[in-house]
Amino acid sequence: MFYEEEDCGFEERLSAPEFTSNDIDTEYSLRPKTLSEYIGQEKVKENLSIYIEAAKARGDSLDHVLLYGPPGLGKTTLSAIIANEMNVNLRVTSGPAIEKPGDLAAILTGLNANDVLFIDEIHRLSRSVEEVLYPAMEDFAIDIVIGKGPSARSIRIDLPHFTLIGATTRAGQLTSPLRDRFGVLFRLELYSPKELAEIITRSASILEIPCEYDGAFELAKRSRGTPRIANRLLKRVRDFAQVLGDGAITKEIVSVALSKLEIDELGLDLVDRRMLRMIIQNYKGGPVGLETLAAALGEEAVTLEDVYEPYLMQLGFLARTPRGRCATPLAYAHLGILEEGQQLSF
Ligand SMILES: Nc1ncnc2c1ncn2[C@@H]1O[C@H](COP(=O)(O)OP(=O)(O)OP(=O)(O)O)[C@@H](O)[C@H]1O
Repeated sequence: MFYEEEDCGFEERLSAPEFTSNDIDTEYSLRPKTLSEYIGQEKVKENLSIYIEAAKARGDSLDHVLLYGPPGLGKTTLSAIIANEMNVNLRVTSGPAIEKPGDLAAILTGLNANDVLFIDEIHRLSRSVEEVLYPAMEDFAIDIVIGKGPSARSIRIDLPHFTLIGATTRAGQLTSPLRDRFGVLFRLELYSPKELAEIITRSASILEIPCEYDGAFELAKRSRGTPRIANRLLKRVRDFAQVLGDGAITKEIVSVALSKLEIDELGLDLVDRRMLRMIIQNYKGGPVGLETLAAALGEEAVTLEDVYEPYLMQLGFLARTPRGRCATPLAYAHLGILEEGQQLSF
């Protein structure tokens, strides 16, 4: 065996950025409702507030917006904020949930003027559904075919002006006709520890958990730049704080709790360390192709690409090269593994 750590099922990962059933109870209450409550993503907020103000002054809908970036960074939250700031309704759906063109037509014809339609995972829309979106986005109309065979005819139904907000983790997978119809494209970035500490402090106050700033910052450093993970870890650490301490989130409690949860001081868990170790020990540090690595780890290539890699790359532990993935000297140092030819110095 080349790695000493136990296998860790993906579903059990506390530090997975995707939504899980554990997030249900607090995800809604912790969502900021206005742009001013939304922490971080300063550039996005700055531009968005101008676009919103201008659209409101014109009495028109906001241009269609594409939000892209890794999971758990606040795409759904931001779309709800946009609807709230525009004083319109929000309708939420997702690419895989819209199976047939008729499903989308039913949603679109039910919208009121200037409403926001949020489609999560928009890259997963089928081609036939996507084709309904083109005229809807461009001309605020849909074409419906009535009848069959030679007597079939197409009629155009006008729609109210609306804003489509598409969210995706993979902007590259969007077809260009769809991508080109978005007037505004925003890339959401991983959050800095300082921003996450602010998010944790805010969440702790909503959940009425006493939280010292040092504790919030320590938790922030281990949350992989992702608010959803930060909020989830806060809830887990609260249990440790109640049982092992006086209920307050302190730096010491965070360290004890996260070492028990096997999340290290940079937020890496067993799966991340296993991936790096595999590149280093099985493939001499790389390059190794994504598909090969995914097969060796028993994960989907897209999961590695969307979920694990962004944070490892942000830490500078992983490099994507044209020939495959490479572990960097920083990764060797973090795992305490010597690079080939490197000597121990005493
Ligand atoms: N900028 C922020 N400020 C405060 N809290 C935030 C921020 N961004 C996200 N959150 C919190 O993180 C949680 C996850 O956010 P959200 O569901 O919007 O992420 P997402 O990017 O839509 O994720 P998904 O990948 O599931 O689409 C929410 O509960 C929200 O409270």
